[in-house]
Amino acid sequence: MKTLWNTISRHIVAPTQISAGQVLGLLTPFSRSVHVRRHAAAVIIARVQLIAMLFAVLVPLWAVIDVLVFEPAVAWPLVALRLGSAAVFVGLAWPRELSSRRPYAQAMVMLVVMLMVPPVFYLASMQIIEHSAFSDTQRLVAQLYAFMPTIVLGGLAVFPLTALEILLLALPVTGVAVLGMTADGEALNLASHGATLWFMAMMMGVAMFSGMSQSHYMESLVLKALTDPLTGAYTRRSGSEALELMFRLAAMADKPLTVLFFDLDHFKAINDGYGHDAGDQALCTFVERLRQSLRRSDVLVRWGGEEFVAVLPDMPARELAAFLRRLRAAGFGERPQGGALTASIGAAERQADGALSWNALVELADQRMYGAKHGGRDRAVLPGDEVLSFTA
Ligand SMILES: Nc1nc2c(ncn2[C@@H]2O[C@H](COP(=O)(O)OP(=O)(O)OP(=O)(O)O)[C@@H](O)[C@H]2O)c(=O)[nH]1
Repeated sequence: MKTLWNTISRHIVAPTQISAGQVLGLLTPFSRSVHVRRHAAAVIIARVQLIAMLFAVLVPLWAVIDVLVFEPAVAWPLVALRLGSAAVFVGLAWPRELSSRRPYAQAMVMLVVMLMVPPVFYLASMQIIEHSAFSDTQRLVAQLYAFMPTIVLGGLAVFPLTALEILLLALPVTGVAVLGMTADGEALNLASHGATLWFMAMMMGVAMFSGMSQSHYMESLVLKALTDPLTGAYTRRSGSEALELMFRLAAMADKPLTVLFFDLDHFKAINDGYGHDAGDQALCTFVERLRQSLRRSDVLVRWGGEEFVAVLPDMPARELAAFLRRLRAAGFGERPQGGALTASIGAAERQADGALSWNALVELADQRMYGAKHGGRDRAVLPGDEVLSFTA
């Protein structure tokens, strides 16, 4: 079974290998890291703007067909509808900065607005065309309008979205299509609507597959660019960006934000006594162990050689001592000569320390880490300079 999955994932799903856990992560957006969300937001906005720019030109151009095919009483309201739609597309295509606070929400709002224009156009155009006497050409144009919701579902395939997002975005579009199908009082029925609904479901499936594989590809590239190749922790540069954003969000919502500064104790002795590879291995084990105790929303950064910073949103200062005791009890790995690998830890919390910037928070945690180091190592110094010694 495992071999079969590996074959499918390597040869069919993605050449970068994908685990079952990663597939689950692609079903909903909740496990995406701050960086991946930001990058996904930038990609979504760029694509919305490109498509909107294209439609801002094409939609009014099609007015020529309306004027040629329909009588003025139908054609002019359609032209007005086109101009309204084009105005929305121009608004979407207008150059804008990526929001520094909520880039993903900004991307989603723009996407929803763009996606809803064609279905709304379709519903409104139905009302306008409804009472018109139909020639063959008029019927053809009206049928083309009826395809709009389906085209929108297919269009979702160009965005790096998760399965749940595609489903949620597809719901209102499908709802509008059903409204259109039943507008003349006719109930939904298999014979006349089944094929269209089936086609829409197929389009949604294609969009899900494409969105998930794009998301996976994007995530692996983003993580590769932002993480330290040895330990997989964020690099100092990408970690600082995440910290800046997390600090801003915590300050806006007036929520706690804790920074832990770790410096491994007597690390040089491992390198000197057992070689650089043993040192590397100890660093990897340290990160692995730490990750097991951190939550998905926490961010782990390799600040320097054997210095790490963990950023913990929603961790109030009063819970820190118990958390750090659990962390130390779970262990940071073993030294090659035996005995526990230990760290000196400095902790700072936004609210308890009254920190006004993320730099100030890190600086404070760094100073406290030095306090822990000089106090005898294998200990933590917490806000209020409370010392937590782990030595028995
Ligand atoms: N193996 C390995 N060693 C590294 C890496 N980055 C930094 N180091 C080493 O980490 C050591 C840090 O040692 P020091 O800062 O002098 O301190 P220490 O021995 O940990 O002692 P204290 O911090 O005072 O407890 C240096 O020997 C660096 O060469 C790395 O990526 N791999």
